[in-house]
Amino acid sequence: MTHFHRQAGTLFVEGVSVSQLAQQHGTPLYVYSRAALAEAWEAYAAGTALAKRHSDPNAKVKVHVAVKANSNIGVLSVFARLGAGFDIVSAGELARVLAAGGQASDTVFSGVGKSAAEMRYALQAGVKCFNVESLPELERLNAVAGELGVRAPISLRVNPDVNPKTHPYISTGLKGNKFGVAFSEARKAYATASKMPNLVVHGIDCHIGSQITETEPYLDAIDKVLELVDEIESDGTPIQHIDVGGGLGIDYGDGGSPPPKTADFVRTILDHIDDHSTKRRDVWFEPGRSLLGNSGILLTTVEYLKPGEEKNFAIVDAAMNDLSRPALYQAFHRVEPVISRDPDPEPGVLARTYDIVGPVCESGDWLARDRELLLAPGDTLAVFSAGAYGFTMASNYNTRPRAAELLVDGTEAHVVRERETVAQLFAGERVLP
Ligand SMILES: Cc1ncc(COP(=O)(O)O)c(C=O)c1O
Ligand SMILES: N[C@@H](CCCC[NH3+])C(=O)O
Repeated sequence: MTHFHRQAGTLFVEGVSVSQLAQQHGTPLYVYSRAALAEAWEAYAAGTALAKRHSDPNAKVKVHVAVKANSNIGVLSVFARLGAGFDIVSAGELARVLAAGGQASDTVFSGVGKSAAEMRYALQAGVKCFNVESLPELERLNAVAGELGVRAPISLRVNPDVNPKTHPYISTGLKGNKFGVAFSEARKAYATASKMPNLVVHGIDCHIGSQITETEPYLDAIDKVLELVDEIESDGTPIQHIDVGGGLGIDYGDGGSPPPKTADFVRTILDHIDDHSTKRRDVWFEPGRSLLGNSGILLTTVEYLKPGEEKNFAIVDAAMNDLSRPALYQAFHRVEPVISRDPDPEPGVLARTYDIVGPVCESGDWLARDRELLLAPGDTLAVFSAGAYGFTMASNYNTRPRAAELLVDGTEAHVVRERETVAQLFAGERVLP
């Protein structure tokens, strides 16, 4: 995380002092680094350049940024300018991609519950492919495309039933998960899809989960998918691309086994696919966390220190409504003061083991637990690895306005989203006449 570094004990994002950002813009505040986004993006290109297929002009690789991880249009515009495609799961996310300068023709529409209205919007915009997750969805898409007089490009998201060895809430490719078409039914589903007049079969898709730190579950899933592709093609339906989904994990600094480097991961996946047969198909990725997670931090200020008999609490101004991952998944996020303190406590400074908690009225409202910190009220803390599934999962619980978002580019900090006001939170509501 070299774009987040310390100079004389003060945290910087690229060339900008984080402490100054907190003073100027207030907290809670999300801060992203453009250079970190670009570096994470380049790692996918580097992996592609290392793969055997690199010299083959017929074998393309396309990376679609999973918008659910971070849908800020300033952030998406960075990826759009880098030539990214996008992976969306709602009409709202498509609207964001378009507002950010992304192309519908480079956008893949995933998700288990697409409404007819969303399909219509995406077809009219001209999305590249629908990742269809069930037979009823195939039928609905065929009908909606028919009404519009177009043919919808599709792949089926198949569920390969492999264990990604991640948190149960974020594993998606097991039989018991709601996602994808069951593997045993996939061949038949392709036969059905290929006969539907308003659909064009393009490829195949699978996404086995998120925060995956080993390559092996991917290779297992890919082996199953490739066997299926052979069967589907022998039934007369050509498969032009294989979408291997997203899911590559990041190092949250919790001492757990770190994920493979992105470039090594990409190369391994591509070579594994290409070792299977001489036929070259396009390969698509849908990463979110590995592009965004370590490209952003959440800044928060200590409101009160509350030493207790069993626990010491540092009550901060960010809460589970700003960053819900700890409350939802017991997720670990590294927390550090923005300005490091001298190890000798000054008067009023307490060196203790703290739980960092927010103001929301829930015992589950915590950001970090049992952290040895030297803190005083008014200190600003940085919560690391908050660039993915941070702001996008924020809510207004307890009528808390959502934080502002900044994007640092060298020595400049751009406000890419203003802090919400309380008035905005009840705009559109009515009192009884
Ligand atoms: C269909 C799909 N694609 C891509 C992603 C992005 O996953 P990640 O952020 O783990 O890379 C997700 C989220 O798990 C997803 O559901
Ligand atoms: N929201 C999860 C990831 C879910 C991935 C979406 N399919 C997280 O914060 O880790």
